[in-house]
Amino acid sequence: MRIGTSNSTKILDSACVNEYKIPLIVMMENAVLSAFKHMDIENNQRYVIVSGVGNNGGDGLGLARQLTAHGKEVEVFIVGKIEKMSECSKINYNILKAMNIPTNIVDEENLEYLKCSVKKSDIVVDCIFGTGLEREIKGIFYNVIDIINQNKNKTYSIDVPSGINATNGDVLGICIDADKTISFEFYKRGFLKYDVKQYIGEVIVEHIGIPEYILEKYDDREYITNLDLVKNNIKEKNKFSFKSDFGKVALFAGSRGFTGAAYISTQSAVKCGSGLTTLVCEKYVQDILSTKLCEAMTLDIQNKEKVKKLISECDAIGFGCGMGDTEDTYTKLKYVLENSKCPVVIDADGLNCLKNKKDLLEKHPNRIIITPHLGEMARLTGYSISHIRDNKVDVAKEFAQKYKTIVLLKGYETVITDGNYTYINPTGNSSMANGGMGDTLLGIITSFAGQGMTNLMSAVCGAYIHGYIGENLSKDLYTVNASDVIAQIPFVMKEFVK
Ligand SMILES: NC(=O)C1=CN([C@@H]2O[C@H](COP(=O)(O)OP(=O)(O)OC[C@H]3O[C@@H](n4cnc5c(N)ncnc54)[C@H](OP(=O)(O)O)[C@@H]3O)[C@@H](O)[C@H]2O)[C@@H](O)CC1
Ligand SMILES: Nc1ncnc2c1ncn2[C@@H]1O[C@H](COP(=O)(O)OP(=O)(O)O)[C@@H](O)[C@H]1O
Ligand SMILES: [K+]
Repeated sequence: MRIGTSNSTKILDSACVNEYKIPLIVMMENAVLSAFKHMDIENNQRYVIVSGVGNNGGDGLGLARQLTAHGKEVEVFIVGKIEKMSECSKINYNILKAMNIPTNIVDEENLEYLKCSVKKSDIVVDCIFGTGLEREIKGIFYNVIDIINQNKNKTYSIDVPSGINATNGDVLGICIDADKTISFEFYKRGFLKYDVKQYIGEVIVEHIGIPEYILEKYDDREYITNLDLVKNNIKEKNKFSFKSDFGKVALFAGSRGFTGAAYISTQSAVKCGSGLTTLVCEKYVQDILSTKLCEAMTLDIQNKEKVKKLISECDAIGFGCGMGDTEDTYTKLKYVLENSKCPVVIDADGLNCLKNKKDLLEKHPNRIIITPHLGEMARLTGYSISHIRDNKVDVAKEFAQKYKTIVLLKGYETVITDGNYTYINPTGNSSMANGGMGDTLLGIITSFAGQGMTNLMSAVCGAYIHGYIGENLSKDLYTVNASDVIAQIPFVMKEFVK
């Protein structure tokens, strides 16, 4: 699903109207009809349409006509100066007048009447502001939104809940509290902002008749990952496959007291179907885990000759889980990067040891995937956690462009980007927020990279499957642990490969 901004809408509209000669009223009617599908007319009878005087308002006036045509009781309230009404909205407004559909121009005197109508309605349709809102909401607009929020039964917002800046997610003074948002063509970038989730309700993105090749041409290259994309990347195991077809991977992980991280990241790679998996670790860790790991091999990291040979032959390497934020970890990472050519996935202490030595990343462009959570990203970039949380996409893209790495910024709606294309992961939930989850993800991504997925798709698909499993398990488990996720990996991959 594409992500877009107010600007995307403007560019697309003008391209359609000027380049492809599609009159805006045609696009508006397409918007009306696509929104109409989600008005739940089978269960509701009384609709109050509250329209602004821009094109978002025009959508509402067209909806009023369609709902009337389907036998619904419709009352329209218009807020804003009629003389400012946009051309397309005026067309729909004149039709309503000609059809004697009751339309009220909201002013201080009839706010009480609006309140009564809202109270009696089954559904309020919010068409006050869409992508055109860019400044603080005041005065009668504020009062109208407040009355709706306080008295509604249900509110469905068209395109954007009125009050949200569609591009950056800022709430401009007040915002409609929507049960459902029917948005056109794009999932609006502003919806990604954490604080906005409380307003947008269930989001449905509908097309409004713009051909794919036009959307492609004006694309912001930002998407919500969908299942089909992931399924297309999971390789069918055909009967002529050899171990080598599924990659040779190494995991550098673990230290005294952190043997779990080594086990989890290694076992995740095994369960994802890597052909050959080797854990490279301290002897202390090796002695413990060689009894616990079965399919994976283990190698003492001090065995320089064998380590050098292994990493020179690897299809992918995972590095950092539980290794300790030490100079020694940095030295090992530097050695691995300088003595291998394959993709390297760096997590946890592999990232922490880089905080003042990011130039190492620049020496190995287009082969590294980093998987920081907000705290690790803050240490890497120097930004505060709150700044990163509110600007996840921009911070991740900036870092990816600067260091030519893939950035997977973990958390709610994980961001994955190579600096050019950006994917937001929709799966996963807070049941996964516990130690070891990141180690699992590292093992999955390393395995996928070793199996031949591109680095970007390894991260996108890894995040999706990791969250998909976590989400499904959380239906029965209060907390989802790494070992729960690892056990499910082969089942979900089988489901995806069908
Ligand atoms: N391709 C598509 O997706 C299509 C999109 N379509 C629809 O068009 C919508 C975008 O329409 P839009 O550009 O007319 O802007 P919209 O959101 O209606 O608001 C602008 C109006 O609000 C006013 N206003 C703004 N801020 C204000 C404030 N704080 N306080 C008070 N007033 C304020 C502003 O007045 P002004 O700023 O000029 O003073 C202007 O009058 C989009 O969301 C979608 O629903 C479809 O119909 C067709 C295809
Ligand atoms: N609220 C949440 N919603 C969705 N996914 C989450 C949420 N919190 C954490 N996660 C996921 O759980 C995993 C936690 O990983 P991480 O923070 O690295 O934990 P650890 O470092 O302890 O292993 C990440 O993949 C992250 O995306
Ligand atoms: K709206």
